[in-house]
Amino acid sequence: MSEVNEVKKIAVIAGDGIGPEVVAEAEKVLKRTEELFGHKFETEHALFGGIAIDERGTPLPDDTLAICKASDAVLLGAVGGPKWDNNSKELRPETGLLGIRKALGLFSNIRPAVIFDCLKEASTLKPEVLEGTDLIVVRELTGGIYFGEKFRRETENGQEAVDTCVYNVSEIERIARQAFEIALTRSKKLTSVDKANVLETSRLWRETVIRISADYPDVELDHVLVDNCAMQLLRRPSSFDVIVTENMFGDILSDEAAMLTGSIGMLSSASLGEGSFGLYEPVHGSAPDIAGQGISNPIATILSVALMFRLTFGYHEAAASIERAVKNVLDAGHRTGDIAVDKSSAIGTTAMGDLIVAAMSK
Ligand SMILES: NC(=O)c1ccc[n+]([C@@H]2O[C@H](COP(=O)([O-])OP(=O)(O)OC[C@H]3O[C@@H](n4cnc5c(N)ncnc54)[C@H](O)[C@@H]3O)[C@@H](O)[C@H]2O)c1
Ligand SMILES: CC(C)[C@H](C(=O)O)[C@@H](O)C(=O)O
Ligand SMILES: [Mg+2]
Repeated sequence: MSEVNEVKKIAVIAGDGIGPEVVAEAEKVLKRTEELFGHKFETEHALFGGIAIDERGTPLPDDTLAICKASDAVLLGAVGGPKWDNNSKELRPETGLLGIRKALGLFSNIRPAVIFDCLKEASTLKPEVLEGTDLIVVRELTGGIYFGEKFRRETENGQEAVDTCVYNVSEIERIARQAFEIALTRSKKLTSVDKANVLETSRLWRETVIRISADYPDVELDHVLVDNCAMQLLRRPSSFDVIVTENMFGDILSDEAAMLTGSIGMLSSASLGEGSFGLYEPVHGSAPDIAGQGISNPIATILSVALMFRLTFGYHEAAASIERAVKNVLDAGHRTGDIAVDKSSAIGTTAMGDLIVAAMSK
């Protein structure tokens, strides 16, 4: 357990689009935590993504990676946007994102879909369908089709593009173990999602998860094909607790799960490796359509700070304080546009951040 007065180093990467807006609110939460709980944070800002391409000619400058490696945790906003969409592969912000995950060994991406009762009205699902829903997507983050060989080639039928999906046993084992461990701390139910009726990587995935399950006899394991899972998430979301799945399926299913909470602006995430180090970021992207307007929802990023406190620092009281503050502010009826039923009463990013900071207590 961490000492209260130990200084924790946090690399802060605002990124592009709404990234800087939402990260600024999360930094206010860090400051308030210092005042309330006596924890000490040393933050260092680093360039990453599109802004790093513009200023340094690469999405992931060496010094940014060095700052992250010298830190206890990373707080990230979001990267990307239309300005860089036509860049070459090496000069896309997304390449930097995949690069930082790989370089930091962050193979496990935890994405909790937390349903706040008062936001059920903002969800596209009926409240009775959402009843009892509380799930976590555990997404494998450094393998699969994202990282397999990719190239283009000329054929007699014109250009052909190839993306390869590769998984080895140890990559599947380590994410499976993480997911079983998480399931043990919750309702001891794990759903492994794959496409084992078609994909060889999914067959290896399923075989491996079944083999690892022998070490976790208390966890009830089931297997759901990804297409069915996408449907069941909307039909009976409360039947899921922990979902473990490969990289791309996890990317897609977690955005879908976001809509159970009311908005992608509510979904936090933790990316972890073997140790306590973690990268914490909202699940959403840089939202170019609303960037610069001050209307983005900072809650996903603020809840990512709570995850950082719990999973990397062991600051459970401070994490609970953030989660309580978010709940109280929402219960009091405050909404950013994405979660507001009456859009005319929506408040902005800064106002939401300020309300949450003001609601934090010991
Ligand atoms: N981790 C990341 O940095 C990350 C994640 C996803 C997408 N991206 C990148 O972001 C860019 C935009 O991608 P996209 O439009 O497909 O996805 P997005 O998540 O940025 O936006 C999707 C929709 O959700 C809304 N939205 C997202 N976050 C919100 C918030 N906090 N508050 C209110 N509304 C919010 C947006 O306005 C948009 O309508 C792309 O370049 C993409 O590659 C980055
Ligand atoms: C931007 C993109 C590379 C990224 C991913 O697919 O992992 C994003 O969608 C996410 O969910 O963090
Ligand atoms: Mg995504």
